[in-house]
Amino acid sequence: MEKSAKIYIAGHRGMVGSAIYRKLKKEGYENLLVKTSSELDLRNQQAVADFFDQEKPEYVFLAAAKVGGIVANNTYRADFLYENLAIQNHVIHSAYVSGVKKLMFLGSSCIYPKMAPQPLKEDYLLTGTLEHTNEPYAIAKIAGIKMCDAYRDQYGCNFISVMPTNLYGYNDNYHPQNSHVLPALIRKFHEAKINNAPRVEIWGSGSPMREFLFADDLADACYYLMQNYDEPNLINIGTGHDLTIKDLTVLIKDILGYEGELVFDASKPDGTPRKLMDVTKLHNLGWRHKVELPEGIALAYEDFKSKN
Ligand SMILES: NC(=O)c1ccc[n+]([C@@H]2O[C@H](COP(=O)([O-])OP(=O)(O)OC[C@H]3O[C@@H](n4cnc5c(N)ncnc54)[C@H](OP(=O)(O)O)[C@@H]3O)[C@@H](O)[C@H]2O)c1
Ligand SMILES: C[C@@H]1O[C@H](OP(=O)(O)OP(=O)(O)OC[C@H]2O[C@@H](n3cnc4c(=O)[nH]c(N)nc43)[C@H](O)[C@@H]2O)[C@@H](O)[C@H](O)[C@@H]1O
Repeated sequence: MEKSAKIYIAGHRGMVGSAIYRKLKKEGYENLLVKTSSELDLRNQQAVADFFDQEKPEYVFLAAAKVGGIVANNTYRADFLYENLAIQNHVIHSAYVSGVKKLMFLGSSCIYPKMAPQPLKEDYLLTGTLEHTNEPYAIAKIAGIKMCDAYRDQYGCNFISVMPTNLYGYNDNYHPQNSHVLPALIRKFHEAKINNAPRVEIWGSGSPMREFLFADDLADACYYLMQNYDEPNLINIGTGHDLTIKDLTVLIKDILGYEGELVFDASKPDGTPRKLMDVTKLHNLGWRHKVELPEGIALAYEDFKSKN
Protein backbone atom coordinates (compact mmCIF):
# COMPACT_ATOMS: atom_id res chain seq x y z
CA MET A 1 0.00 0.00 0.00
CA GLU A 2 1.68 3.20 -1.18
CA LYS A 3 1.63 6.05 1.39
CA SER A 4 -0.36 8.20 -1.05
CA ALA A 5 -2.96 5.47 -1.71
CA LYS A 6 -6.65 6.28 -1.30
CA ILE A 7 -7.88 3.97 1.45
CA TYR A 8 -11.51 3.55 2.52
CA ILE A 9 -12.04 2.43 6.10
CA ALA A 10 -15.67 1.31 6.39
CA GLY A 11 -16.77 1.63 10.03
CA HIS A 12 -14.06 4.12 11.10
CA ARG A 13 -15.98 5.23 14.21
CA GLY A 14 -16.24 1.70 15.61
CA MET A 15 -13.73 0.01 17.89
CA VAL A 16 -11.90 -1.81 15.07
CA GLY A 17 -12.28 0.84 12.36
CA SER A 18 -11.01 3.61 14.65
CA ALA A 19 -7.98 1.48 15.61
CA ILE A 20 -7.21 0.87 11.91
CA TYR A 21 -7.63 4.61 11.25
CA ARG A 22 -5.14 5.47 14.06
CA LYS A 23 -2.68 2.86 12.80
CA LEU A 24 -2.74 4.11 9.21
CA LYS A 25 -2.37 7.74 10.33
CA LYS A 26 0.59 6.72 12.48
CA GLU A 27 2.19 4.97 9.50
CA GLY A 28 1.89 8.19 7.46
CA TYR A 29 -1.20 7.50 5.32
CA GLU A 30 -3.01 10.79 4.67
CA ASN A 31 -5.50 9.92 1.96
CA LEU A 32 -8.03 8.13 4.17
CA LEU A 33 -11.64 8.03 3.07
CA VAL A 34 -14.26 7.74 5.83
CA LYS A 35 -18.04 8.11 6.12
CA THR A 36 -20.35 7.71 9.09
CA SER A 37 -23.39 5.45 8.71
CA SER A 38 -25.63 8.52 8.48
CA GLU A 39 -23.51 9.95 5.65
CA LEU A 40 -23.39 6.58 3.83
CA ASP A 41 -25.72 3.77 4.89
CA LEU A 42 -23.95 0.67 3.58
CA ARG A 43 -27.29 -1.20 3.53
CA ASN A 44 -28.25 1.05 0.59
CA GLN A 45 -26.98 -0.67 -2.55
CA GLN A 46 -27.27 2.32 -4.88
CA ALA A 47 -25.64 4.70 -2.42
CA VAL A 48 -22.69 2.32 -2.02
CA ALA A 49 -22.36 1.85 -5.80
CA ASP A 50 -22.42 5.66 -6.32
CA PHE A 51 -19.85 6.20 -3.55
CA PHE A 52 -17.36 3.72 -5.06
CA ASP A 53 -17.97 5.07 -8.55
CA GLN A 54 -17.25 8.66 -7.45
CA GLU A 55 -14.45 8.10 -4.95
CA LYS A 56 -12.65 5.12 -6.51
CA PRO A 57 -10.77 3.98 -3.38
CA GLU A 58 -7.70 1.85 -4.10
CA TYR A 59 -7.78 -0.16 -0.86
CA VAL A 60 -10.67 -1.06 1.47
CA PHE A 61 -10.81 -2.22 5.11
CA LEU A 62 -14.34 -3.54 5.64
CA ALA A 63 -14.82 -3.03 9.40
CA ALA A 64 -18.45 -1.85 9.25
CA ALA A 65 -20.94 -4.38 10.56
CA LYS A 66 -23.80 -4.88 12.97
CA VAL A 67 -21.91 -6.12 16.04
CA GLY A 68 -22.83 -7.13 19.58
CA GLY A 69 -22.48 -9.62 22.38
CA ILE A 70 -24.20 -12.93 22.93
CA VAL A 71 -27.61 -11.53 23.95
CA ALA A 72 -27.69 -8.91 21.16
CA ASN A 73 -26.84 -11.60 18.59
CA ASN A 74 -29.53 -13.89 19.94
CA THR A 75 -32.20 -11.15 20.25
CA TYR A 76 -31.78 -9.29 16.95
CA ARG A 77 -31.25 -12.41 14.86
CA ALA A 78 -32.92 -11.06 11.70
CA ASP A 79 -31.05 -7.73 11.88
CA PHE A 80 -27.67 -9.43 12.35
CA LEU A 81 -28.26 -11.61 9.30
CA TYR A 82 -29.85 -9.03 7.01
CA GLU A 83 -27.71 -5.99 7.82
CA ASN A 84 -24.41 -7.82 7.70
CA LEU A 85 -25.24 -9.56 4.43
CA ALA A 86 -26.38 -6.26 2.91
CA ILE A 87 -23.33 -4.26 4.07
CA GLN A 88 -20.78 -6.81 2.89
CA ASN A 89 -22.58 -7.65 -0.38
CA HIS A 90 -22.71 -4.00 -1.38
CA VAL A 91 -19.15 -3.13 -0.37
CA ILE A 92 -17.51 -6.24 -1.83
CA HIS A 93 -19.43 -6.08 -5.12
CA SER A 94 -18.82 -2.32 -5.55
CA ALA A 95 -15.13 -2.85 -4.76
CA TYR A 96 -14.99 -5.31 -7.66
CA VAL A 97 -16.93 -3.03 -10.03
CA SER A 98 -14.80 0.04 -9.26
CA GLY A 99 -11.48 -1.87 -9.50
CA VAL A 100 -10.28 -1.78 -5.87
CA LYS A 101 -6.71 -3.17 -5.72
CA LYS A 102 -7.16 -4.99 -2.42
CA LEU A 103 -9.95 -5.41 0.13
CA MET A 104 -9.84 -6.86 3.65
CA PHE A 105 -13.04 -8.40 5.04
CA LEU A 106 -13.29 -8.78 8.81
CA GLY A 107 -15.10 -11.85 10.10
CA SER A 108 -15.15 -13.39 13.56
CA SER A 109 -14.22 -16.59 15.40
CA CYS A 110 -17.93 -17.52 15.64
CA ILE A 111 -17.76 -18.78 12.02
CA TYR A 112 -16.29 -22.06 13.33
CA PRO A 113 -18.49 -25.00 14.40
CA LYS A 114 -19.63 -24.91 18.03
CA MET A 115 -17.91 -28.20 18.91
CA ALA A 116 -14.85 -27.90 16.65
CA PRO A 117 -11.56 -29.28 18.01
CA GLN A 118 -9.40 -26.69 19.78
CA PRO A 119 -7.46 -24.65 18.87
CA LEU A 120 -9.49 -23.61 15.83
CA LYS A 121 -7.60 -24.13 12.60
CA GLU A 122 -8.66 -22.18 9.52
CA ASP A 123 -9.67 -25.38 7.71
CA TYR A 124 -12.34 -26.23 10.32
CA LEU A 125 -14.68 -23.80 8.51
CA LEU A 126 -17.95 -25.54 7.48
CA THR A 127 -17.12 -28.84 9.18
CA GLY A 128 -20.00 -28.78 11.68
CA THR A 129 -23.04 -27.08 13.22
CA LEU A 130 -22.79 -23.47 14.41
CA GLU A 131 -23.58 -22.11 17.90
CA HIS A 132 -27.29 -21.17 17.99
CA THR A 133 -26.96 -17.74 19.68
CA ASN A 134 -24.84 -16.27 16.90
CA GLU A 135 -25.76 -18.45 13.94
CA PRO A 136 -27.27 -15.57 11.88
CA TYR A 137 -24.16 -13.41 12.36
CA ALA A 138 -21.87 -16.36 11.62
CA ILE A 139 -23.80 -17.27 8.45
CA ALA A 140 -23.39 -13.69 7.20
CA LYS A 141 -19.66 -13.74 7.99
CA ILE A 142 -19.22 -17.11 6.24
CA ALA A 143 -21.01 -15.67 3.19
CA GLY A 144 -18.52 -12.76 3.27
CA ILE A 145 -15.53 -15.13 3.27
CA LYS A 146 -17.00 -17.12 0.40
CA MET A 147 -17.83 -13.94 -1.49
CA CYS A 148 -14.22 -12.70 -1.27
CA ASP A 149 -12.99 -16.09 -2.50
CA ALA A 150 -15.56 -16.25 -5.31
CA TYR A 151 -14.65 -12.76 -6.58
CA ARG A 152 -10.99 -13.81 -6.48
CA ASP A 153 -11.75 -17.03 -8.42
CA GLN A 154 -14.04 -15.50 -11.03
CA TYR A 155 -12.67 -11.96 -11.41
CA GLY A 156 -9.13 -12.13 -10.01
CA CYS A 157 -9.87 -9.67 -7.17
CA ASN A 158 -7.31 -9.53 -4.33
CA PHE A 159 -9.92 -9.74 -1.55
CA ILE A 160 -8.76 -11.32 1.72
CA SER A 161 -10.64 -12.44 4.86
CA VAL A 162 -9.30 -12.19 8.41
CA MET A 163 -10.96 -13.80 11.44
CA PRO A 164 -10.27 -11.93 14.68
CA THR A 165 -10.90 -13.51 18.06
CA ASN A 166 -13.00 -11.63 20.70
CA LEU A 167 -11.77 -8.01 20.83
CA TYR A 168 -11.75 -5.15 23.34
CA GLY A 169 -10.12 -1.72 23.52
CA TYR A 170 -10.67 1.98 22.84
CA ASN A 171 -14.14 2.97 21.57
CA ASP A 172 -15.70 -0.32 22.64
CA ASN A 173 -19.46 -0.65 23.12
CA TYR A 174 -20.33 -0.58 26.87
CA HIS A 175 -24.10 -1.06 26.51
CA PRO A 176 -25.41 -3.02 29.53
CA GLN A 177 -27.31 -5.61 27.43
CA ASN A 178 -25.85 -5.47 23.92
CA SER A 179 -22.11 -5.36 24.56
CA HIS A 180 -19.55 -8.18 24.68
CA VAL A 181 -18.46 -9.66 28.00
CA LEU A 182 -15.26 -7.70 28.63
CA PRO A 183 -16.71 -4.18 28.25
CA ALA A 184 -19.89 -5.34 30.05
CA LEU A 185 -17.84 -6.45 33.06
CA ILE A 186 -15.84 -3.19 33.10
CA ARG A 187 -19.11 -1.27 33.29
CA LYS A 188 -20.65 -3.60 35.88
CA PHE A 189 -17.66 -3.53 38.26
CA HIS A 190 -17.15 0.22 37.81
CA GLU A 191 -20.79 0.95 38.65
CA ALA A 192 -20.86 -1.55 41.52
CA LYS A 193 -17.74 0.04 43.00
CA ILE A 194 -19.00 3.62 42.91
CA ASN A 195 -22.46 2.57 44.18
CA ASN A 196 -21.07 0.25 46.90
CA ALA A 197 -23.20 -2.58 45.49
CA PRO A 198 -22.73 -5.84 47.46
CA ARG A 199 -22.73 -8.14 44.41
CA VAL A 200 -22.31 -8.21 40.63
CA GLU A 201 -24.25 -10.49 38.31
CA ILE A 202 -22.29 -12.51 35.74
CA TRP A 203 -24.16 -14.15 32.88
CA GLY A 204 -24.08 -17.91 32.40
CA SER A 205 -22.01 -20.45 34.33
CA GLY A 206 -18.61 -18.73 34.06
CA SER A 207 -17.13 -21.92 32.59
CA PRO A 208 -16.94 -20.96 28.85
CA MET A 209 -13.46 -20.07 27.69
CA ARG A 210 -12.64 -17.02 25.57
CA GLU A 211 -9.56 -15.47 24.00
CA PHE A 212 -9.19 -11.66 23.96
CA LEU A 213 -7.13 -9.41 21.68
CA PHE A 214 -6.61 -5.67 22.17
CA ALA A 215 -8.12 -3.80 19.19
CA ASP A 216 -4.92 -1.83 18.52
CA ASP A 217 -3.06 -5.13 18.17
CA LEU A 218 -5.75 -6.26 15.74
CA ALA A 219 -5.28 -3.06 13.71
CA ASP A 220 -1.54 -3.72 13.64
CA ALA A 221 -2.20 -7.27 12.36
CA CYS A 222 -4.67 -5.99 9.72
CA TYR A 223 -2.07 -3.49 8.47
CA TYR A 224 0.58 -6.25 8.42
CA LEU A 225 -1.67 -8.66 6.51
CA MET A 226 -2.77 -5.99 4.05
CA GLN A 227 0.90 -5.87 3.06
CA ASN A 228 1.94 -9.49 3.48
CA TYR A 229 -1.04 -11.74 2.76
CA ASP A 230 -2.62 -12.23 -0.67
CA GLU A 231 -4.23 -15.65 -0.39
CA PRO A 232 -7.73 -17.04 -0.68
CA ASN A 233 -9.31 -18.63 2.41
CA LEU A 234 -9.26 -17.06 5.82
CA ILE A 235 -6.54 -16.31 8.36
CA ASN A 236 -7.06 -16.24 12.14
CA ILE A 237 -5.95 -13.28 14.27
CA GLY A 238 -5.58 -13.84 18.01
CA THR A 239 -3.18 -14.34 20.87
CA GLY A 240 -3.37 -18.15 21.10
CA HIS A 241 -4.26 -17.91 24.83
CA ASP A 242 -7.65 -18.10 26.52
CA LEU A 243 -9.21 -18.16 29.99
CA THR A 244 -12.56 -18.98 31.58
CA ILE A 245 -15.17 -16.24 31.94
CA LYS A 246 -14.88 -16.78 35.69
CA ASP A 247 -11.13 -16.07 35.58
CA LEU A 248 -11.72 -13.05 33.35
CA THR A 249 -14.29 -11.80 35.88
CA VAL A 250 -11.83 -12.12 38.78
CA LEU A 251 -9.12 -10.37 36.75
CA ILE A 252 -11.34 -7.38 35.91
CA LYS A 253 -12.70 -7.24 39.48
CA ASP A 254 -9.13 -7.07 40.82
CA ILE A 255 -7.92 -4.48 38.28
CA LEU A 256 -10.90 -2.24 39.06
CA GLY A 257 -10.59 -2.87 42.81
CA TYR A 258 -14.12 -4.14 43.49
CA GLU A 259 -14.50 -6.20 46.65
CA GLY A 260 -18.09 -7.47 46.54
CA GLU A 261 -19.49 -10.89 45.62
CA LEU A 262 -20.02 -12.55 42.22
CA VAL A 263 -23.37 -14.15 41.37
CA PHE A 264 -23.72 -16.33 38.27
CA ASP A 265 -27.04 -16.01 36.41
CA ALA A 266 -27.79 -19.40 34.83
CA SER A 267 -30.79 -17.99 32.93
CA LYS A 268 -28.35 -16.27 30.53
CA PRO A 269 -26.69 -18.28 27.71
CA ASP A 270 -23.11 -19.59 27.88
CA GLY A 271 -22.75 -19.79 24.12
CA THR A 272 -19.81 -21.64 22.61
CA PRO A 273 -17.89 -23.61 25.26
CA ARG A 274 -14.52 -22.61 23.85
CA LYS A 275 -13.17 -20.79 20.78
CA LEU A 276 -9.41 -20.58 20.96
CA MET A 277 -7.78 -19.55 17.70
CA ASP A 278 -4.93 -21.52 16.17
CA VAL A 279 -2.59 -18.67 15.21
CA THR A 280 0.17 -20.80 13.67
CA LYS A 281 -0.46 -19.39 10.18
CA LEU A 282 -0.25 -15.80 11.48
CA HIS A 283 2.87 -16.48 13.57
CA ASN A 284 4.53 -18.14 10.59
CA LEU A 285 3.91 -14.96 8.59
CA GLY A 286 5.83 -13.05 11.28
CA TRP A 287 3.14 -11.29 13.34
CA ARG A 288 2.49 -11.61 17.11
CA HIS A 289 0.31 -9.61 19.51
CA LYS A 290 1.94 -7.17 21.93
CA VAL A 291 -0.65 -6.12 24.52
CA GLU A 292 -1.31 -8.70 27.26
CA LEU A 293 -4.74 -8.91 28.88
CA PRO A 294 -4.11 -7.13 32.24
CA GLU A 295 -2.45 -4.17 30.49
CA GLY A 296 -5.18 -4.01 27.85
CA ILE A 297 -7.97 -4.10 30.46
CA ALA A 298 -6.33 -1.20 32.33
CA LEU A 299 -6.09 0.81 29.08
CA ALA A 300 -9.71 0.04 28.15
CA TYR A 301 -10.85 1.05 31.66
CA GLU A 302 -9.07 4.43 31.36
CA ASP A 303 -10.87 4.96 28.02
CA PHE A 304 -14.21 3.98 29.60
CA LYS A 305 -13.70 6.37 32.54
CA SER A 306 -12.75 9.25 30.24
CA LYS A 307 -16.15 8.92 28.51
CA ASN A 308 -18.43 8.08 31.45
N1 LIG B 1 -15.92 -6.52 18.73
C1 LIG B 1 -15.46 -7.75 18.65
O1 LIG B 1 -15.25 -8.44 19.68
C2 LIG B 1 -15.16 -8.36 17.31
C3 LIG B 1 -14.63 -9.64 17.29
C4 LIG B 1 -14.32 -10.24 16.06
C5 LIG B 1 -14.58 -9.55 14.89
N2 LIG B 1 -15.11 -8.30 14.93
C6 LIG B 1 -15.39 -7.64 13.64
O2 LIG B 1 -14.78 -6.38 13.52
C7 LIG B 1 -15.62 -5.51 12.75
C8 LIG B 1 -15.85 -4.23 13.52
O3 LIG B 1 -16.40 -4.52 14.79
P1 LIG B 1 -16.42 -3.43 15.96
O4 LIG B 1 -16.32 -4.17 17.22
O5 LIG B 1 -15.48 -2.34 15.64
O6 LIG B 1 -17.92 -2.89 15.84
P2 LIG B 1 -18.50 -1.46 16.27
O7 LIG B 1 -17.63 -0.81 17.27
O8 LIG B 1 -19.93 -1.68 16.59
O9 LIG B 1 -18.39 -0.61 14.93
C9 LIG B 1 -19.12 -0.95 13.81
C10 LIG B 1 -19.09 0.19 12.83
O10 LIG B 1 -19.88 -0.21 11.70
C11 LIG B 1 -20.55 0.90 11.22
N3 LIG B 1 -21.84 0.51 10.64
C12 LIG B 1 -22.76 -0.33 11.18
N4 LIG B 1 -23.84 -0.38 10.36
C13 LIG B 1 -23.57 0.44 9.30
C14 LIG B 1 -24.29 0.81 8.14
N5 LIG B 1 -25.52 0.33 7.90
N6 LIG B 1 -23.71 1.69 7.28
C15 LIG B 1 -22.48 2.17 7.52
N7 LIG B 1 -21.74 1.86 8.59
C16 LIG B 1 -22.30 1.00 9.49
C17 LIG B 1 -20.79 1.85 12.38
O11 LIG B 1 -20.70 3.16 11.88
P3 LIG B 1 -21.22 4.51 12.63
O12 LIG B 1 -20.43 4.60 13.89
O13 LIG B 1 -20.91 5.61 11.69
O14 LIG B 1 -22.68 4.31 12.89
C18 LIG B 1 -19.69 1.48 13.36
O15 LIG B 1 -18.69 2.48 13.41
C19 LIG B 1 -16.88 -6.30 12.43
O16 LIG B 1 -16.80 -6.85 11.15
C20 LIG B 1 -16.87 -7.40 13.46
O17 LIG B 1 -17.50 -8.55 12.99
C21 LIG B 1 -15.40 -7.68 16.10
C1 LIG C 1 -16.87 -11.92 19.08
C2 LIG C 1 -18.35 -12.08 19.28
O1 LIG C 1 -18.63 -12.98 20.28
C3 LIG C 1 -19.99 -13.23 20.59
O2 LIG C 1 -20.02 -14.44 21.27
P1 LIG C 1 -19.55 -14.59 22.74
O3 LIG C 1 -18.07 -14.68 22.80
O4 LIG C 1 -20.28 -15.75 23.32
O5 LIG C 1 -20.10 -13.21 23.36
P2 LIG C 1 -19.99 -12.37 24.68
O6 LIG C 1 -21.22 -11.54 24.74
O7 LIG C 1 -18.71 -11.66 24.75
O8 LIG C 1 -20.08 -13.44 25.90
C4 LIG C 1 -19.03 -14.29 26.21
C5 LIG C 1 -19.37 -15.11 27.46
O9 LIG C 1 -19.40 -14.22 28.59
C6 LIG C 1 -20.56 -14.46 29.35
N1 LIG C 1 -20.91 -13.25 30.12
C7 LIG C 1 -20.87 -13.15 31.47
N2 LIG C 1 -21.32 -11.94 31.87
C8 LIG C 1 -21.61 -11.25 30.74
C9 LIG C 1 -22.12 -9.93 30.52
O10 LIG C 1 -22.38 -9.15 31.42
N3 LIG C 1 -22.26 -9.55 29.21
C10 LIG C 1 -21.96 -10.40 28.17
N4 LIG C 1 -22.12 -9.95 26.91
N5 LIG C 1 -21.53 -11.67 28.37
C11 LIG C 1 -21.35 -12.08 29.64
C12 LIG C 1 -21.58 -14.88 28.31
O11 LIG C 1 -22.67 -15.56 28.92
C13 LIG C 1 -20.72 -15.81 27.43
O12 LIG C 1 -20.58 -17.08 28.02
C14 LIG C 1 -20.87 -13.47 19.41
O13 LIG C 1 -22.21 -13.38 19.81
C15 LIG C 1 -20.55 -12.65 18.26
O14 LIG C 1 -21.09 -13.32 17.17
C16 LIG C 1 -19.08 -12.43 18.01
O15 LIG C 1 -18.48 -13.56 17.44
